[in-house]
Amino acid sequence: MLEVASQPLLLEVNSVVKRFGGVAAVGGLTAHVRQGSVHGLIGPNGAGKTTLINLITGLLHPDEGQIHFAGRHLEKMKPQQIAGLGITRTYQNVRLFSGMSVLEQVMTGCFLERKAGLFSSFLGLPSARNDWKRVREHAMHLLKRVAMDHTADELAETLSYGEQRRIEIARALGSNPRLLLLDEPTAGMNHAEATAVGLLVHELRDAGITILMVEHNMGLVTEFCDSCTVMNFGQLLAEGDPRSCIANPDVQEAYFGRKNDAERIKSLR
Ligand SMILES: Nc1ncnc2c1ncn2[C@@H]1O[C@H](COP(=O)(O)OP(=O)(O)OP(=O)(O)O)[C@@H](O)[C@H]1O
Repeated sequence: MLEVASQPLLLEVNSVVKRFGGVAAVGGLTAHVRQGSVHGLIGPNGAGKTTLINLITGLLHPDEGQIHFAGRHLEKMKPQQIAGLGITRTYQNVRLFSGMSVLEQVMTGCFLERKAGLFSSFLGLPSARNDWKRVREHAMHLLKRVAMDHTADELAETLSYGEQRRIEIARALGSNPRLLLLDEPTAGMNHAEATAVGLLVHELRDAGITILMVEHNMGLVTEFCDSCTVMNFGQLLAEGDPRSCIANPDVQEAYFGRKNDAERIKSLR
């Protein structure tokens, strides 16, 4: 397990608030992600995890508070500016393009590899052809990295859910991120597929990418995360070592209810 406490902070969320009408989806949250770590973001349904990911990536802007990434303020930036700083994400529901091959899907994420302008692409000049070759090679390399290169020419929608999620990760790697946000990367997977994603996440971390992942499977959180933040009703419930967080009585109560609730429900049967 990585000694995360000694790593510098890469992402700092300070007293962030995001309201939707009368609901504070994120209600004054402070959280920290250290460089080079796999950081789990956990909490019951509706705790505000996806809203936080949307705030970090600029799809939403906070009503209050600050978000710092490598010393830069993100809270007023547009999604493309934030992507340019080295933050990319995957979504809770797979968002691949229909009718595109696996390789083409990954090529769409490699926008930083493109050097030729629209004019040379339109005229099919050598610079545009070299550009295309470079992007294709980079995408193929990323597919190898997620062990999906054998599917390069297949239509993405014909693949299993687990395989499609790996392709989404490859696409997100296309812009060489420093911070990769994974929103429930193992949703709908069996144990073997989920463990394979955990191992992939460790490989990416060991290659220097910091990972923030929303995960509901506590076994995976304790096995693969170096640290975690637990949210409930938009607020911080616990932060730190995954085992201690999950053992925290407040976290247990948020997930499973109070002990006497269980007794009370039993007595009603
Ligand atoms: N765009 C929106 N408009 C209105 N309310 C929203 C919006 N997005 C989220 N919410 C509300 O904010 C709260 C937090 O939702 P969010 O999706 O962030 O939780 P979550 O922890 O990701 O949940 P889950 O684990 O079920 O995905 C919920 O009450 C949700 O209904």
